[in-house]
Amino acid sequence: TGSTRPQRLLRAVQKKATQGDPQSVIATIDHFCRHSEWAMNVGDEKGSILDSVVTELNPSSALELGTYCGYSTVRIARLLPPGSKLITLEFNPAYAAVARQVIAWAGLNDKVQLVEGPSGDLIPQMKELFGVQTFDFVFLDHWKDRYLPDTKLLEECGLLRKGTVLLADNVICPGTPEYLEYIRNSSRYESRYFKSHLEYTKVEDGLEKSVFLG
Ligand SMILES: O=C(NC/C=C/[C@H]1O[C@@H](n2cnc3cncnc32)[C@H](O)[C@@H]1O)c1cc([N+](=O)[O-])cc(O)c1O
Ligand SMILES: [Mg+2]
Repeated sequence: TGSTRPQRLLRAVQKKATQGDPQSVIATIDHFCRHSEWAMNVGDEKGSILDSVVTELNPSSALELGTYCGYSTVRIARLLPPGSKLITLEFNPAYAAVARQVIAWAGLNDKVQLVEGPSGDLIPQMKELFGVQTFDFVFLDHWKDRYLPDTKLLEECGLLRKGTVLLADNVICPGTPEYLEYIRNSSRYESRYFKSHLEYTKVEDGLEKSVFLG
């Protein structure tokens, strides 16, 4: 039984990236995905848009749905001010194991809490388990048919506040039609589309930034 792609991605990080240097972990993963094996990380082009949204917001509490190998986890956590916390949810144990090591290699363990399990079960437990009041920022990058149900769940659980920003990856490719339809037509959100490209390709994709109005 050979290695998996996430394991090969992790090996590249441990071989080429500087420990404690998030930027070198990001650069190593982007190089690996461009020149060795494509992987479904948000990537460098959309990643720059993610960076600008996080930097502008300067969130104290952030949530990521779908950790995968931890690439966007590292991108977000490296920008968080001291004392802030990024909770990232991942239900695949093999992916979670790789992500933990990528996050550790970047030296970001104190800013990240990776929780293994399905978002649908974990979101209702956020307050009691992790003492979360509300999230300032949510990055959606998990199964595309989970974006809408999980957004509604975040609303119902009182985890969004006036001004919370939701940033959704892949709203064009693979696409999240039900989520887009809901969020763009809801009077409770102000949305904007950031045109970009699918990671490491020339295919169109983009991020939808939505502010919860309360
Ligand atoms: O399919 C894509 N992403 C799905 C990502 C899924 C990741 O989130 C986890 N997950 C899923 N529901 C979950 C619920 N709870 C917790 N983790 C969960 C999965 O275990 C996986 O680690 C994708 C596909 C392409 N593409 O070009 O094909 C490009 C992209 O940028 C993508 O993000
Ligand atoms: Mg994605």
